[in-house]
Amino acid sequence: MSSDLSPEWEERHSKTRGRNYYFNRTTGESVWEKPAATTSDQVRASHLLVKHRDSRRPSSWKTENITRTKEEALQIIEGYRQRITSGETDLPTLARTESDCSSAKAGGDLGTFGRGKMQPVFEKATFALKVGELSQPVESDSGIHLILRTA
Ligand SMILES: O=C(N[C@H](Cc1nc2ccccc2[nH]1)C(=O)O)c1cc2ccccc2s1
Repeated sequence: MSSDLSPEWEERHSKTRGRNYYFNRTTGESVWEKPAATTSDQVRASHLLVKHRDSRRPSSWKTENITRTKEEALQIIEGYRQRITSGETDLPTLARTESDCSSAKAGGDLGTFGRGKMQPVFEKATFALKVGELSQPVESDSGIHLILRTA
């Protein structure tokens, strides 16, 4: 069953009317009725994950026992983000050698997914991105991610 709301729509609350409405972050349109879900409620993304010692599973194809701190992981991710935004490299290239996710071998590609499949913080960050946009560092139970929305 495809999910309820296409990624470009978000549900908001109107205090003046005391009810929810729907805001389209792409067009800026607001409507009272929930927009019909379409097949476009699937997104595709690639990511680069840097795990740390408090990650849900502090181990990866790259490092059997990950001991870096969360702060160190954030510094590393910020360095990668700089290198991507400067144009020195791109996320799939960097993910292939540096990501602590098993998707590294696919350049970080996670394929397409709808709401309810990925950790909520990761899903929310991905659905908020425009296609082609690179996220700021995103912290999940798995570690710290850079996310590139690709579709
Ligand atoms: O959960 C996965 N891998 C975990 C790390 C991880 N945690 C994530 C949380 C959200 C999105 C991607 C994530 N990857 C691991 O290797 O410890 C996935 C790997 C792959 C590979 C291909 C497609 C989807 C997925 S989801």
